[in-house]
Amino acid sequence: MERATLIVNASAGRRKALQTLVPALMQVLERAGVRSNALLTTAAGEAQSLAADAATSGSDAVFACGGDGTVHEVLQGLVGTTAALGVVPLGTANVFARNLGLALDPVRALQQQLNREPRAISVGEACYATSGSEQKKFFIVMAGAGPDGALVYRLLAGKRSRLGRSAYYGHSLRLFLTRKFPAFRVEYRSNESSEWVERRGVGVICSRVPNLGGIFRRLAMESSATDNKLLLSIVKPPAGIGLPAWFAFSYLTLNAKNPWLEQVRVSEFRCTPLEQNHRIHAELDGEWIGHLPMSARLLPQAVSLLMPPLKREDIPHHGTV
Ligand SMILES: Nc1ncnc2c1ncn2[C@@H]1O[C@H](COP(=O)(O)OP(=O)(O)OP(=O)(O)O)[C@@H](O)[C@H]1O
Repeated sequence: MERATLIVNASAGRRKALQTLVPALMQVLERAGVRSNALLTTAAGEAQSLAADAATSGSDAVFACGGDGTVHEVLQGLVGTTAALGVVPLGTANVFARNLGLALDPVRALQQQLNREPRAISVGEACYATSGSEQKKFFIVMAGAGPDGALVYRLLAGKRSRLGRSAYYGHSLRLFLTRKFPAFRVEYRSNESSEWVERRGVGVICSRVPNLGGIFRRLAMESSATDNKLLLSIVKPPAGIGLPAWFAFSYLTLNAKNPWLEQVRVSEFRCTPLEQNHRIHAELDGEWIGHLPMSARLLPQAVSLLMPPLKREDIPHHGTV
């Protein structure tokens, strides 16, 4: 690595002393002989263009300094470029950083990645519409619809950063007790030439990481960023049984035995409401994107990620990220 850019989301997580942290991060890079620059975002969404510009102007690595939302934005700017994605955890949940085995101390996490190698990984590509216009976005942690979409929508209005991860749990419980989750249509196929299979679900997640963190950590443990398929978890109706059963069975690591859950590895899937007035929330990497319909597919070898050197015994399909 010769040149690196740090893209810093000052609004991520709890308040941090960025005036001392950013120079400390740059010092780590410079001591390792890496020319660096740091850019602070001034608005939501800006990290995407900053990352794309950094990649085209010669950065070998672009570090998303923030939480999963910042990683998500930086990813949008890096897909299709040769610059490697790195992560400095400054967010609330930091799910992606945890799955990469990074320390939650930002300086330590950056030091760890200096010894890593860029390796191409596949990411999800989701299509949906906002205000009538088609949108396409990549995801690297997860895509979801139903309860988790409603959760991130609820968190948008709250003070998630100040309350930390406990906000996620409180809102999850409140949502479950107070909201109805109508069933929607879920269609998937395992490869481009196979038939579409149609199901009903009250919730869907497609996770690219095995550990979704905290109380969600066992919901999709079979996932992996190196998987060449998307692992789709479909929670069957009714929500009053399917959702608690999902938590209970996954807590006992018995997902495969849960009759209200279907887990299937697919190449693409699409979710559509059964009735026009059903507003079913959807999210990508913990960022609210609007309502169904949404479709998603796997984009092979889409981005370079700084990963630990491969060991002999590493099996691409089953390792953590
Ligand atoms: N300068 C900024 N001002 C306001 N919002 C910003 C700015 N830069 C980025 N954002 C937005 O901040 C939001 C939260 O960022 P991020 O997800 O990285 O932190 P977090 O929510 O604390 O962490 P996590 O997602 O890991 O729980 C993102 O939606 C991003 O678009």
